[in-house]
Amino acid sequence: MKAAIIGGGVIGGGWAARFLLNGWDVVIHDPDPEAERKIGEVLENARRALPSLYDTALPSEGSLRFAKDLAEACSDADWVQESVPERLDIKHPILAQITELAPEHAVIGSSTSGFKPSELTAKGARVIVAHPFNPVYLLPLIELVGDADHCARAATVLETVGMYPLHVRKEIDAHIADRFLEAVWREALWLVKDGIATTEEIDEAIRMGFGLRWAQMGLFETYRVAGGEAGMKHFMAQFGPCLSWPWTKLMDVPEFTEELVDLIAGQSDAQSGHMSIRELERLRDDNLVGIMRALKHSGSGAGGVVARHEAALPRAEAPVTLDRQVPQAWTDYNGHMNETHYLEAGSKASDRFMEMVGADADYIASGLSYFTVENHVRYLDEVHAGDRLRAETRMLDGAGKKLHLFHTLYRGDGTAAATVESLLLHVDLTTRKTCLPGPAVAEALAKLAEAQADLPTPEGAGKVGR
Ligand SMILES: NC(=O)C1=CN([C@@H]2O[C@H](COP(=O)(O)OP(=O)(O)OC[C@H]3O[C@@H](n4cnc5c(N)ncnc54)[C@H](O)[C@@H]3O)[C@@H](O)[C@H]2O)C=CC1
Ligand SMILES: C[N+](C)(C)CC(=O)CC(=O)[O-]
Repeated sequence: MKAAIIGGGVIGGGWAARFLLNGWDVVIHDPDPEAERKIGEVLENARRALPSLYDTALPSEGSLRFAKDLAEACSDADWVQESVPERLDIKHPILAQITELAPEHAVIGSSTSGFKPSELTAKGARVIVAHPFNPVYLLPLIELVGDADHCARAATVLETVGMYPLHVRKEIDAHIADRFLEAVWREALWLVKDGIATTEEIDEAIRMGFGLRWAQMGLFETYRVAGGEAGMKHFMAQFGPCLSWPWTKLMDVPEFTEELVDLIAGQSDAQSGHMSIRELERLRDDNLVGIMRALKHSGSGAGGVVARHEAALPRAEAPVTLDRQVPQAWTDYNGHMNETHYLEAGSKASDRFMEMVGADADYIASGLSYFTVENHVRYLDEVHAGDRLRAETRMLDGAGKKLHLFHTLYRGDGTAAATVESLLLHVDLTTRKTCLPGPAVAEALAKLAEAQADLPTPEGAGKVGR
């Protein structure tokens, strides 16, 4: 699949990374002579962040090219994404050309934050709004607005690259989410202008409180809970009247005088000027990955999108029981993967091995499982953030209640980085006592034992010390 990215700035760069890291070939057209450098830096951050959301490998990265003109960029494209500056006089001629040049089947999306599809198509272009959120390579939301069939085709594609298409049924300036962002932004500008709060105090007011809530339950579910046992009706009865009190100044926009711009920019420099934009992006990305990984456990919000996308990715197949990238969060003060995560990788490999022999989620739900009773890790070589990590598993014994596994962890370059030897016992989850495995699992283990009978014991098995 091929994506053409027209305009490779903040948002075009993010789109390019999203497609590329999901295995698409990407061609970028941007007249800025600095575009290649800027995209390279965005990609570097994206490669460090996006795979860290997943416990399985993403598809191999696609190819990246820069095209000198729109014709070269659009030819053979399956998706063309326009991300040029937010001005109709720039967008209109570009969208007209894209419509001429792109294949009939291609989705043509515009990243516009505020223009309605009827404004974009006014001169005959075939385009829908596909409005992303920064960083596009991590945040799943895409607001789709416009022709229903075109949006439906776009939605199908977006899901394959781990995104969450939200169909905005009725066109409106600034779609759905930017209406909120604008409201909050206006109110914040007033608070600074009126000397009530600094940019830093406003940011603390968001991130120490309601910002945390919104990532997992949104607005209405959060307020339902805030209504106590009586729920939403009580919440509305209690807080409805304040909507007509002078709590907000939303109807009014402060003028961007030089004085106000200097005040806000000066406070922002004092707050965050000690870090470069790329450093701030990396900090933001690491935090987002941590939050989204936490949400993945409960399947809430953006974490549910990651979990569903991960479930659709190809699984490791025997003898490979783990294939993933090492996330930043697994590294420590020594600049390499911390010891605990070698065991985590071994544990995930055991889980996959169990699935492969039929001790899967349904089997566990039926009341039978394995418990690990002993592990032995040998650390053989360093592993770094971003390294591909693969485990191959040998069963040393699968008779009776015992399951004795030997995992070898390999880096992407084929170097053995560790071995994790694990002894598991089969248990009845009701009595919490050991018991024999069910017949299907016992048979799968017996077949594997027979197939492996002539293999030599792996080097390092049963060994203490290196
Ligand atoms: N920055 C943000 O937070 C978000 C922006 N958007 C939307 O994305 C679009 C792009 O915004 P940004 O990436 O922020 O702007 P940007 O200024 O970072 O990037 C725009 C890029 O378009 C290029 N460009 C200008 N004329 C061009 C042409 N004729 N052909 C190809 N490329 C051309 C520029 O060289 C620049 O690299 C806008 O419509 C904006 O509303 C959407 C979501 C968030
Ligand atoms: C400021 N903005 C209107 C360009 C923001 C967006 O469109 C979405 C985002 O990423 O916040």
